[in-house]
Formats: sequence, C-alpha cells, structure tokens
Amino acid sequence: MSRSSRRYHRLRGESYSSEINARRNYTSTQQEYFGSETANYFSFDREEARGSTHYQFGSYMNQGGNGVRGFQTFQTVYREEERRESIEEKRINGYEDRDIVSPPRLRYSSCHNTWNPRREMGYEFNKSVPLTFPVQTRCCEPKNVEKQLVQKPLIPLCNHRHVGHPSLGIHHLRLPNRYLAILEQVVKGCEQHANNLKDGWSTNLYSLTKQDIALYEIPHLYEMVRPIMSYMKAVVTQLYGMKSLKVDRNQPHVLKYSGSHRGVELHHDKSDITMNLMLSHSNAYSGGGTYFRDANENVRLEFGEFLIHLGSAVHAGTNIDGGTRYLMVVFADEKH
Ligand SMILES: O=C(O)CCC(=O)C(=O)O
Ligand SMILES: [Fe+2]
Repeated sequence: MSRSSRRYHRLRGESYSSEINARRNYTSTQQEYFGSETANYFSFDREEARGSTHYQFGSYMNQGGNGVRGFQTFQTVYREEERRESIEEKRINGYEDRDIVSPPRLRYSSCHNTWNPRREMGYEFNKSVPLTFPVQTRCCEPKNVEKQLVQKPLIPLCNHRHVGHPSLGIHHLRLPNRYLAILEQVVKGCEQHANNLKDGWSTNLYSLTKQDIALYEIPHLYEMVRPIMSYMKAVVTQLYGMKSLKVDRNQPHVLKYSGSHRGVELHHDKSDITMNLMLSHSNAYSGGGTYFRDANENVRLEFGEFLIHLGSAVHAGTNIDGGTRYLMVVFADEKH
C-alpha cells in the first residue's frame, strides 16, 4: 500500500454503511486487514475527500504500519458508526441534536464561499435523512467551523426523489402522515367558500390557472395549513440551501381543475420556488399531472405528495380527462 493511498480513508453515506455492516461479521486476522483488498477499500482520492464526512486515520496506520494499531483504528471507526446510528434513531424520534450538520451547507459553505444554490443544484441528497458528523478535513478546512456547527436540525424527508436530473432541482416528496387529514378539510372548506361567491372558483387570482382561491380568504383554513406551510418551507430551505423564504398574501392558494378547465399550458412561474401539493386522491380524476419539459416527465402526484421546483422550470398542468383535481400551490421567493 503506497503512502498516498493510505492518506485518506472513507467513512460516510449509505453505501458505506452497508460495507460497515459487512465488516461487523468480519473476523479477519490482522494480516488480512492490511491486505491489498483492504487498502483499496479504504483509500480514495483527494477530490473525493473534499467536503465528505470522513475520518483521517491514515496517521495511525502510518505509525510503523503495525497491525495492532490498524485494528484498533478499525474498532474506532466501528464505534463511530454505531454512534451515528444512535443519533439517527434519536432524530427519527424527534429529539433535537445540535451536533447534526446539514451536509450540503457544510460542504459548500466551507469549500466555495460564493456558492449559489440556483447555479449548482447538482449536489447529491441522500434518499433518506442525510446525517453526518462534523469532521474537519485536512484539504478543506472551514474557517468558521464553530458557526457552521450550530445549525437547524435536519428535517426528515419522506419519499424524496429527484424528477429528471438532480441538476434540474425538481423534487418529489410526500407530507408526513400527521398532516394528511388537514388536506381533506381544505378541499371541503374551499368548496363551501366558493359556493358563497358570486363567481365561484373564478377569482382571477392568476390568469393561467383560472379556478383558484387564496386561503387567506378562509381564515380557519389558513390557520389549519400553517404547519404544512412551515414544513414545506423548511424542506425547501434545506434542499436548496436557502436562509429563508417569503411569500405574498395569495399564498397558499388552491387550484381546481374540472369541466372545461382541464389544465394549464407550458409556462414558468414568476417565483423563485414553487410548491405544489396534491389535495385529490388519484382515482378522483383521470389524466392530469404536472409535466416538466426539461425532465420530459409528467408527474402524477398521489394524495399528500408534493413537488418543489424552481419557478423558472418550464412546466404545464397536463389536461385531466375527467373528474376533479385540486392542488395547493405556493409561490415563494428567497429571503436574503
Ligand atoms: O397543475 C399543475 O400541476 C401545475 C400548476 C401550475 O403550474 C401553476 O399553478 O403555476
Ligand atoms: Fe406553474
């Protein structure tokens, strides 16, 4: 094993944890541990080290290269992995743990002070909750690491996936179950409200969507969706690395597609970020969906699922063929 290949050693992310699991049952001799397979397994290049959570224990192994040292080092890593898992459990149970750092923020703010989330959307998000330890790296040492460590705890993401290439910044997620009952109330409340309006759903809020109601018109609904708004905003700020968001008084608003108003043509929104939450069950209408031109994908959300995308992403509301489709839409801007 060359000196340089010993220098950096990886311990991070999902792919790694399965390797660690495999190692739990690993009962090798110390010679095996230092075998060439292991050397490759642990080594990775400087570029990959940049911004990754990893442990530098190359120095241990360099100290005379004696097997006992190496083995102890592995034990340390193993214990760290256990600690990581127990933190993950705590977070899922709703504990706050201020040691947990958002990887994208740490990664980018430490490496590129001028990082612009809209320009560089291509970073990877773990499918489940991304968790890391704050570990300073030799090659990219954050100057104000103390400041960065005190951050908001991460919001657990439900069923997160990218629509199209991650660089498009289009996210498909689901609301946690605790919010779902509210959504049915929103549809009912809007219908009741529209029945009392002269023009029904045609409030002329937005020219394209035609049938929409701003929830501030229905104060009890506005209050009801407040926690959902907070949740979605927190997800947005986390995903795009933004400080906070501001919305105008038409947010959130509810759209209704029915009868001759079946969809909206290709367009982009005037917002920085758009959130689009499905209020209908998918068997309540046929056809429909949100079509993203650059991903060439029509996303047919299930009840309680939502899309987050840049306002600049070109998209359309695909025509429904029958039934009624309700959405709650939020146009938001980044607050600097
Ligand atoms: O109907 C949809 O899925 C998209 C709605 C939309 O694009 C909008 O309200 O701006
Ligand atoms: Fe839109």
